[in-house]
Amino acid sequence: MSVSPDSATAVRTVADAVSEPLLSVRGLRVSVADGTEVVRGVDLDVPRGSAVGLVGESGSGKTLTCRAVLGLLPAGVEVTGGRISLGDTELTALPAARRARLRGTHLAAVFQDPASYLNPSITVGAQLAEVLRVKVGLARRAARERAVELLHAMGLRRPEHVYAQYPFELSGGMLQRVLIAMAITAEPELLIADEATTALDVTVQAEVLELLSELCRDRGLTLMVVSHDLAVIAQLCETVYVFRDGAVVEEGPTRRVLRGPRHPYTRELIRDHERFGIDRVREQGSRR
Ligand SMILES: Nc1ncnc2c1ncn2[C@@H]1O[C@H](COP(=O)(O)OP(=O)(O)OP(=O)(O)O)[C@@H](O)[C@H]1O
Repeated sequence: MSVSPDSATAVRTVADAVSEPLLSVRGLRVSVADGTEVVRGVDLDVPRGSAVGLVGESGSGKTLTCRAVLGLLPAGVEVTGGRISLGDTELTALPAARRARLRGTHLAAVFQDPASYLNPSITVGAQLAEVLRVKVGLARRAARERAVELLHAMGLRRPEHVYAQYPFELSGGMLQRVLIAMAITAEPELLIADEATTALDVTVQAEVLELLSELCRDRGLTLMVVSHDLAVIAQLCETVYVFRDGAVVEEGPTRRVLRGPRHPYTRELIRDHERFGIDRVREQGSRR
């Protein structure tokens, strides 16, 4: 069969679009108020529809890298170099107001302590419906219906009942599911999960990780996952970046990195996990 030049071009264009990373970070540098550089030239790619993990010791720059992507750095902390692109949009070149509009609609995040992101005196359903009104533009009644649907889709049983509950009435795992629902209301392309399951007990953590995995698989959501726990990264991510002291010391397919770490620090990290049951980590890694 012959392929006309036009269709060949079309095929190339589609293939290029698929293979281009959704998120591309190049030479990212972040400095804190006293001028100390805490992210020192990070490069990373997150392919569309994939899950990429950032792992490394406390203070290695994982969170500030994510916050730089979100455009949500703490006061006094700033990007001092590099480029961050989401698809064709160079985020680092956008004014703050445009970046704020992209949060929720194009990229979103969930963090460790879900309760602190909710208003304790408003029911979780009303807060979710509010996000649907503001970010998606739904009318009051449609927002309520969609909120209940989303709570159900997040694996919450009796979603109408959950809708009417206050944050203090829900467990940590349930609250994190509500926060994930809020994060994906406007169908962002990229979801950043920064230690999102760290505070949960092991069984609930596994269930929330499964939910994130399903969202990736069924809705084509792209995930960037930060965790100090290799087992979490191994369960979710095809690719892992190992951070140390503000830089990436190793990257690669999770399975390869776990089975054949090349950098001494990665080997040390895996040895540390050994004390907590590396079999759990390796077993997960073998599925990726
Ligand atoms: N608001 C801030 N002001 C000053 N220094 C900060 C601030 N936030 C983070 N840092 C410093 O920047 C460095 C990187 O922090 P970051 O939170 O990105 O690390 P991390 O790898 O996510 O660690 P953790 O797992 O503990 O969250 C650390 O040395 C930290 O102390």
